[in-house]
Amino acid sequence: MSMSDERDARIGKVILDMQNISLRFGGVKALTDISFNVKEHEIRAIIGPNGAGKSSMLNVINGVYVPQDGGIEFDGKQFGRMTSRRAAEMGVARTFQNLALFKGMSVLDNIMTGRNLRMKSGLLSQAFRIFGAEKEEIAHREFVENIIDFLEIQAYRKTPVGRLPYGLQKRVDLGRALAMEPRMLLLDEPMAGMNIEEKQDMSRFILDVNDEFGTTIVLIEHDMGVVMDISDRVVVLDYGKKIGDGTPSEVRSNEDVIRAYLGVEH
Ligand SMILES: Nc1ncnc2c1ncn2[C@@H]1O[C@H](COP(=O)(O)OP(=O)(O)OP(=O)(O)O)[C@@H](O)[C@H]1O
Repeated sequence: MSMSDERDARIGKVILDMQNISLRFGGVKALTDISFNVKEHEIRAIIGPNGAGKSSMLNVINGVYVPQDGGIEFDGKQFGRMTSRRAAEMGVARTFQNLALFKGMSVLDNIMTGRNLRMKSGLLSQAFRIFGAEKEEIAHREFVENIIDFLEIQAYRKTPVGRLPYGLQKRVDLGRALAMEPRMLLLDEPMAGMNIEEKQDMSRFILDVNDEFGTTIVLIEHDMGVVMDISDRVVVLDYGKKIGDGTPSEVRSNEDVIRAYLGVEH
């Protein structure tokens, strides 16, 4: 079996179904009647020129924006509206284009913040805290140390994040999201502002997360090139409308997509 056959065999049922989503800000139509799905274990990219609606779509998926029309089905459950709390409970985590890290805190402590939701959840874990707070803390630390090893940032464990080069800060942000043990990871322009080597490293980590943890990944990006190599399927937005949807090679030969990208400076 080739690498891509192996990947195809792992991809499962539809886990996220976005149905006829429309979102307006006053008179601005950010998204118009957009439908697409994401399958389990898939790497799904949403691409498009500036202002196409990519960030808006990501914010609809994780419940930050509520669309005026449309529905969302996650893991077989239908939601008229998603809330950020519900998205988090369903196992959706995200990274941010403008990093949401505590610059003065160490790499280790920043990634620990990703464990907070887990530590606070449930009565059982509260009981656990009364009887074995230390044990729980140790278990979380171990989990975080494993992420640090996985992302190859051991050398910077104690370094304040603000002192690291941008590419490494993006990796720490990925680590923080991974600490939530997400079922679905939303990556907001994970390669923006990176040099070629940093982009290659980030691509490899995204593929490794997907392979080793089976995490479903939805990423947005406006640079078409970098995502084509790592994505299973790609949705293309332009002016809030869906103009293409398919494998990277299908999307690359789509006339509307070529026109949208040729017509706009990047
Ligand atoms: N909170 C908001 N209030 C008003 N208009 C908004 C808001 N968020 C987005 N928009 C508008 O919606 C449209 C889509 O924007 P969005 O940020 O989703 O695009 P994008 O594809 O992510 O762009 P970029 O690649 O530049 O980040 C744009 O016209 C934008 O100005």
